[in-house]
Amino acid sequence: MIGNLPRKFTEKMEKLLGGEYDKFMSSYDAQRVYGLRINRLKLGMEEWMRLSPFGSEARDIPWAEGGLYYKEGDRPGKHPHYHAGLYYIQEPSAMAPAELLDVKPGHRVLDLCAAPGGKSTQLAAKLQGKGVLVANDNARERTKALAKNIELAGVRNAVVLNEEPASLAPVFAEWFDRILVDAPCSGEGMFRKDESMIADWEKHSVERCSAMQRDIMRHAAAMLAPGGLLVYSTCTFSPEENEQQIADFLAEHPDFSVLPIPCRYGWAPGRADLVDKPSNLDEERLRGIEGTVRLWPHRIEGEGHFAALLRRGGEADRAERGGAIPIGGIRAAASVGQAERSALKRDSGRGGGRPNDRRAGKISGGKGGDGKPAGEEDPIAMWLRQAGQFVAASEALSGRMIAYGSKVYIQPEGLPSLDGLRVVRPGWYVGEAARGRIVPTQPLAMGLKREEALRSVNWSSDDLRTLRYLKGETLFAEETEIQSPSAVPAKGYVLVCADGFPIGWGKYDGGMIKNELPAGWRQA
Ligand SMILES: C[S@@+](CC[C@H](N)C(=O)[O-])C[C@H]1O[C@@H](n2cnc3c(N)ncnc32)[C@H](O)[C@@H]1O
Repeated sequence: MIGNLPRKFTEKMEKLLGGEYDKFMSSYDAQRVYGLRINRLKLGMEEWMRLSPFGSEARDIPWAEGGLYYKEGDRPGKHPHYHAGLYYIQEPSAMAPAELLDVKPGHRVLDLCAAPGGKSTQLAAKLQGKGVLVANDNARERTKALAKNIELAGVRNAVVLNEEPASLAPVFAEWFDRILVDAPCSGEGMFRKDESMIADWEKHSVERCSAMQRDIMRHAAAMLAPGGLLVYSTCTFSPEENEQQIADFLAEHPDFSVLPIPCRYGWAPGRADLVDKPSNLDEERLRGIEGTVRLWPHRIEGEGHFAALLRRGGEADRAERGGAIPIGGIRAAASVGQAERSALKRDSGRGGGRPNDRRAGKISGGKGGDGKPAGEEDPIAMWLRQAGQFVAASEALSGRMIAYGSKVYIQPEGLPSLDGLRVVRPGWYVGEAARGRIVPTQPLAMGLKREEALRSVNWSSDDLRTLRYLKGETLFAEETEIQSPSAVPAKGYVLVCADGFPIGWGKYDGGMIKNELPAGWRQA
């Protein structure tokens, strides 16, 4: 591996590291480490340890809540618990930035460069379903994986956008309490994990990345509320993309300051000595850059990273003032705008229908459905009448409902209008109207708790039926296995669970469960 490293890179690192250079280089021949993070939206560490076949041997990642090192042969991506969204497989150092952001339930959080969503799912777990997560990435293809990972994790309060930061800034001016800028970078810290990054390194020159980062940070700053926090992170070693980026940002934004990050866990302080000092940055603010952190692969069990925690001056943030965020606040209903409609249209691949939105009322039980063909009836009205056929706990699903075409979403309250933005998911995608009936979606299944479904069936994760369900097969089940309140007939939509956690829908009729798992969610 060492032989593949570009000479220009090794020379630069030798200059940067001095006496530590040899140790750094030998880290390239060391075994890389593997990490996963327990999804705290779904379960706690103890429960996972009890359920998981590799739980007992996993070791804590000291800087990440729910973060664990696992062994190479464990293959957690193949286990049904992965398909139940119980954890996210994530490089250990990559868990640090979201931890530093101090996200609390009720915050408005922006993950500006979010795909494929590792940090978004981490931030969502910290919100615990309260407040708003806006997850954005400017690469359209990558937002597909982002949306899926958010849905797999069972996040109910996220919006997924596909925008340039410049387009978001006027819509969300000073709106967020917390912003993560996990910036596109030259990726020097990932050479060991992924050798293909070496080839990219020449293409994504440090200069080009620095210019992108500066632009992204400028717009991020405009979206942060006074008193809010911003974490800037990269997975590269180059000072131009790290300390220098922060120095230039501070020089341009006098209302921001660095909050020092304690150097625990083997983390190293940022290097103010590497900065080419901007003329309008005073010495004290320059020295503050030592409060940023570098994660070096020869000092910790993880790949290379950099992180800076910045605070915008002004009042204390909303959560500290007593959680005065209008999560459940009344917002006048407004129709979905033209640009939002066309983005959703592109995303869904189908047109037609009438955009609409409204606050959800209580979902009624009973049979519902009047047999009218789709398109003749408002999908939200259909949802309200029919959701009781598969969801038991209607109050858990209250919120602002939006329909686009045949799709029904529940959006977190209090968002500004998304008119004019490319919207991938305007909220939690819960249902789709088809031939006069509402079909419950996979994201609805993943966001529910077992007891919130009207009917459920639960198999152990090592039951062959769980594996066959994940492959898309039709299955047999005794009526006694279908759990529901006593008056509810077994026939109908059933939430299929593994070890008590949803993995998708099935339709029960006469001893058979028809598999409703969408093709893209099946195990290969
Ligand atoms: C380091 S990756 C993000 C990884 C992600 N935070 C995670 O934890 O899964 C950087 C991302 O920035 C996105 N990106 C690049 N330029 C951008 C821009 N101008 N605005 C928003 N996102 C951008 C890239 O598409 C890429 O997905």
